[in-house]
Amino acid sequence: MNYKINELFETIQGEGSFTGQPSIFIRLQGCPVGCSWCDTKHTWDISVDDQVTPASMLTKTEETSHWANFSPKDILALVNEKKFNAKHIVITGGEPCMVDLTPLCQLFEQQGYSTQIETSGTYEIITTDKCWVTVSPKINMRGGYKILSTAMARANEIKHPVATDQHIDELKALLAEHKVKDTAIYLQPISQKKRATDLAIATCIANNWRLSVQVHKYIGIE
Ligand SMILES: C[S@@+](CC[C@H](N)C(=O)[O-])C[C@H]1O[C@@H](n2cnc3c(N)ncnc32)[C@H](O)[C@@H]1O
Ligand SMILES: Nc1nc2[nH]cc(C(=O)O)c2c(=O)[nH]1
Ligand code: SF4
Ligand SMILES: [Mg+2]
Repeated sequence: MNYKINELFETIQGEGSFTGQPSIFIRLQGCPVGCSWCDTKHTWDISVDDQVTPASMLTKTEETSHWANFSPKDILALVNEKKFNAKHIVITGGEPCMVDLTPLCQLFEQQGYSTQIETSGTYEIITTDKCWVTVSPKINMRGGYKILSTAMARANEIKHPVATDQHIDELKALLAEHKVKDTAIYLQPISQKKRATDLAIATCIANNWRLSVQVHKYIGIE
């Protein structure tokens, strides 16, 4: 199985409970969910015209919609060749759960890596049991997708982007509707806006939830 990869890089996880963890990010191309404030809009469209060679994808200097096909073995070979030190893999996008992530996670787990997926909860999550699943539920977005109960039940953490009271109300309604385990809930201010951050702080304190502030954006790393 091949994966359409937009970016592959080593950095520090800036969000959720793994914040601070050196991580290898695999960013897959494609997402139809349509969040108006999405910070990776260049990953939305999958166009055959945007397919490039692996070498060309790896030498990008700016965010583009270009992607390249990689098998799990190709990805592992590349990670070894680049001598990345991180032992934690984060698969994001785009929407990574549009495809079966089992072969990719399985191969890295066999090599001693831990794995994590960042997903919107709108697609069935197909991965290994060990994989840490971060569901960042996307409610009432333009694409018209619904949050799946199976995604909410599988979530190891829920990380909700917020800017308005409506976002908080939508999250509370979602939590009332779906069974979740004893899952940590994070609020993530949208786009580092002061009002969004103030709202997230107050709501976290009021509900005993956690704050996730996209640390990488404050310190200027990828
Ligand atoms: C770009 S998405 C890709 C993975 C998947 N499609 C999803 O939405 O979870 C990665 C994470 O960034 C968050 N995110 C995207 N744009 C954001 C923004 N402008 N401010 C805060 N968080 C944002 C998403 O909610 C998600 O948790
Ligand atoms: N450093 C860093 N941490 C992240 N956590 C989730 C990210 C994502 O785009 O999914 C992300 C990202 O793009 N960079
Ligand atoms: S689901 Fe994720 S990648 Fe897709 S538009 Fe929303 S934030 Fe962006
Ligand atoms: Mg990001």
